[in-house]
Amino acid sequence: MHRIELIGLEKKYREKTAVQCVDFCFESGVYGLLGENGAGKTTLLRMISGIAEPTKGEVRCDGIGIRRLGKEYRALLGYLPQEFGYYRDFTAVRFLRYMAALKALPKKRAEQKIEELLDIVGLAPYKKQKLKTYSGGMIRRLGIAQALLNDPEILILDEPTAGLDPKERVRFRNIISSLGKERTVLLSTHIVSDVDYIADQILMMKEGKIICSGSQEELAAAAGQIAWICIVPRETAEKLSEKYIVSNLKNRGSEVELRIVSDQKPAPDAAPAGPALEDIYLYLTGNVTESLCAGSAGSMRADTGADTGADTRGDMSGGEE
Ligand SMILES: Nc1ncnc2c1ncn2[C@@H]1O[C@H](COP(=O)(O)OP(=O)(O)OP(=O)(O)O)[C@@H](O)[C@H]1O
Repeated sequence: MHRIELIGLEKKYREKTAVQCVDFCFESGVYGLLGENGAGKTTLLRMISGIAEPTKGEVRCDGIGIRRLGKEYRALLGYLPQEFGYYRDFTAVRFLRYMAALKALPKKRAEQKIEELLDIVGLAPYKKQKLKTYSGGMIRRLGIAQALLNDPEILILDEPTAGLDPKERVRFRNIISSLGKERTVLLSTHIVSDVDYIADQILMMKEGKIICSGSQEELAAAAGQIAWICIVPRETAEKLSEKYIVSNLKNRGSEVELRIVSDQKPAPDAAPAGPALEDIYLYLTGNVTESLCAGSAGSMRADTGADTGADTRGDMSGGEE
């Protein structure tokens, strides 16, 4: 197990400070880095991977600066960037052989590893198909496989589930969970349910800073009573939505069930609910995205009289990318 320390990490791009004053220590397990688009997740992961140079501060592995460690550190790392390049006419096997050669893996070991990884990510039956025939989910799984070629002890995945359908997402989560048993996995996303299921530790990022971190239980305990459920008439629901953060909304006949994020009881009949990770995120960032607001208002206005199951939970952006 390795200890990765971020010490006073900062990254500026001209006037823009993408990451500021980040101090953190990663050990083993799955760490989920959660933040909206532009929060600084990719920049942080690129600095941890040694691809981007910090403007200030340092990344250390087991007490030594990663610049000093150089190759030794890179040998520990597996990295899946947000978008990774591949040749569309390559088959999966050919692509992985090519990546293994770039990573200077001995040929025999590479062949064994490629077979093993194709199995792990469920691509063995399609290994001879050209990549241009692969779905987005298959390509992401191939991305994980290439990141694992050198048996990395530290695996860094930038938005690995972007663009995946729900079934692929579940499959991906399971792969990542099992990988986290033996190594350090850092995974960034803006989709709460991704980290909800698999991360042992959660880091929430906003405007370049880590605004909180801990296990889900620790975050819930620190947040206190911030989630409420109430069933109210439509007009009341509209008023409450203007005043409070609504993390979920369901039409129930002529009434509306709201899940409200607030540290104060929002309505006389509101019942306390245990805070979900998404509630905590919304509470700390004050961040109901436009699409979430629009979705809520739209669902309320659509007076179908039925439970539409208008579920705004799970994706902070209301979309996947
Ligand atoms: N090369 C660059 N030059 C200038 N600004 C940049 C550069 N890279 C990132 N930024 C800015 O830094 C901020 C953080 O970007 P970053 O990509 O790290 O965020 P993110 O949380 O990963 O977002 P996303 O999920 O959209 O990738 C953003 O405002 C972005 O526009």
